[in-house]
Amino acid sequence: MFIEKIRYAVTLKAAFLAFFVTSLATIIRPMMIEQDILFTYIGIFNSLAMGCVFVYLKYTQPKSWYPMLFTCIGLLVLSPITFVSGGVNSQFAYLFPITPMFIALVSNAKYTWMTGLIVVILVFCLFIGVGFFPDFTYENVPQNKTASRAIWLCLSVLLSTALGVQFNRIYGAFGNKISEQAETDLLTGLKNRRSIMTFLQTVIDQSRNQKGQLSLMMIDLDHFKSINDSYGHLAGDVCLKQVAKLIQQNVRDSSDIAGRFGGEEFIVVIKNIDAQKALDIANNIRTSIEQTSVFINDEIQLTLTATIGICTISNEQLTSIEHLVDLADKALYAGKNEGRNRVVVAAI
Ligand SMILES: Nc1nc2c(ncn2[C@@H]2O[C@H](COP(=O)(O)OP(=O)(O)OP(=O)(O)O)[C@@H](O)[C@H]2O)c(=O)[nH]1
Repeated sequence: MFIEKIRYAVTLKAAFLAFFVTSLATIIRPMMIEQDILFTYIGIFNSLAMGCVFVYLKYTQPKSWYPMLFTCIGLLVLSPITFVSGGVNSQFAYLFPITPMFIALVSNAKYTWMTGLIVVILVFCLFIGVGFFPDFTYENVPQNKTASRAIWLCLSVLLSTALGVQFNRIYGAFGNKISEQAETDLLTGLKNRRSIMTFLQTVIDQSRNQKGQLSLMMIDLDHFKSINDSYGHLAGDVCLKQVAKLIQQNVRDSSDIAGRFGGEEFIVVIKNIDAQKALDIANNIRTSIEQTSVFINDEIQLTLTATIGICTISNEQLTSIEHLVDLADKALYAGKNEGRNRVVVAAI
């Protein structure tokens, strides 16, 4: 998720840069060299096309294949000017080997290969085009070098594609690890608060117009401070890890999510569940915590209890994360006031 956001931001910046550079070149080039009016028209067309790509990207939901599609559109848009300025001999042809590298940076290995292939086909078309219509190219280029330039260009594109794919694999694995670490609570291995909040927001957005119910549990260990005070923080950490394991055992891996909300407070979110089933799960969690002893260094045996506030709400009533958390929190504190080690259902 995080990496996708970075990739999208880079794509957007690249699209704006393409728009900016083509516009600037359209204005500045005629000031520096004498050129045919055709170049200016093509430049204006290119700038407008790049501007449209940028605006489209900015105001639509990003998709994984967008970078490849728009880069290929960009290359197609640039191909008339590349053709009239010498085809494979044109300065614009220097952009070709960079293209798969860029796609590798913002997309995946499959799209990098596809882009490499498209660019090779484009080089081939330009080579054939210049051979068939030499009079269309405005610049004087040594025709005898065209074939070797086309071959070198193709080889550079393929090399850049292969390196890009390799880079993508390493970067992808690294990125996944970073994302995973950013979403995980270091001590317990459960999801961290930020990750739970992102998950909840996604669930709320997805279920807005759907029928069904969502359940949220706030689980807080009772008198945990006394464990820290009596046996030390390391013993407290062992207890937190054990409780995390017990909570995880009671939720489904696929659709439910369990996390550490902070300190000795845990959170569980369960999608598409009715109130009674959610209550059963909460009771299971509570009893498993109560019945499982925690051993510290195989010497000290501790028993823990937890109070759970639970809120099961229909998708229509679900307005915001804060509202949901607040309802479960109030139930939790009611449970603490009633004497702890119990499950309390939120009043909606
Ligand atoms: N060992 C350990 N302790 C933590 C961690 N995070 C928070 N705590 C401790 O959790 C304790 C929470 O104490 P309180 O908020 O008073 O809650 P409590 O003692 O459980 O009391 P009640 O919730 O009212 O039953 C504090 O002593 C914190 O230092 C952690 O990561 N590891």
